[in-house]
Amino acid sequence: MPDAAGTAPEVVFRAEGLTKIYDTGEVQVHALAGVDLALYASELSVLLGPSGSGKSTLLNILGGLDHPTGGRFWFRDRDMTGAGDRALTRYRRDHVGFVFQFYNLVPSLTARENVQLVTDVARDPMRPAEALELVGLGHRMDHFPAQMSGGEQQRVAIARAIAKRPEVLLCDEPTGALDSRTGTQVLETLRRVNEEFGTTTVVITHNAAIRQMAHRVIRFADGRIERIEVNDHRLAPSEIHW
Ligand SMILES: Nc1ncnc2c1ncn2[C@@H]1O[C@H](COP(=O)(O)OP(=O)(O)OP(=O)(O)O)[C@@H](O)[C@H]1O
Repeated sequence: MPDAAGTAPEVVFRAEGLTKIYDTGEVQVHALAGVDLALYASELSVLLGPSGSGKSTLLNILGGLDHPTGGRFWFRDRDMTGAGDRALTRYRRDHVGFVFQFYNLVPSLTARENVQLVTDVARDPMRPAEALELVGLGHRMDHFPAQMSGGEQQRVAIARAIAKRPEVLLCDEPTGALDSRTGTQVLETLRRVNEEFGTTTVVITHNAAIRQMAHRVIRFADGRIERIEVNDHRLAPSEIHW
């Protein structure tokens, strides 16, 4: 869809007929059954759908954590379909930030040191302190994960994900372990990153109310995209009630 200036938005991810079959020996699970999709630069998309419908599988493939069984997908103009493990590792390191439901912080390291694990190996990182200030934790940099609430730990995980200035931020149930108040703070952080840096963001959630903050809402069912909606009017996380 062209924007107000009439320019077509840049496509960041494109998938055509993407399939994923998990073969466990006894049964074959068709996790993705032919997904066609385009995701656009600087948009925040929310992926909704029942448990087992293929959301995480798609996110993992887009993020280079897993290989599709069939179909094709592109990151910008780069065909990622047959990329090997080394190419996927480089792709993840250079372009993708991940946020998961459980924050995966190293318990023996402070917030600053957790972020530093990434900035030490990134090409053009922010300073760890800058990333933590961005998520509102400038005053907690020297605290350990056990000294922080779940929402604060998730914001450290977001700081870690954005400190390398990734083009895309992929979030799998980022508020799944949080109560609504801390969940709202985490979503507010994601919205800020999306708006201030133009980071293309994808958020998987079971919480349908969160769709109201998205530019684009993608509904999954049985390994396929059932429907895509574009929001004309978006709400701030603080205006969303669940
Ligand atoms: N490593 C695996 N081996 C075998 N089957 C798998 C594997 N990973 C996922 N699956 C199966 O693939 C299907 C899709 O799973 P996926 O995790 O993508 O769904 P989801 O929509 O993200 O679910 P949820 O909302 O519960 O996280 C499910 O039936 C799941 O059991």
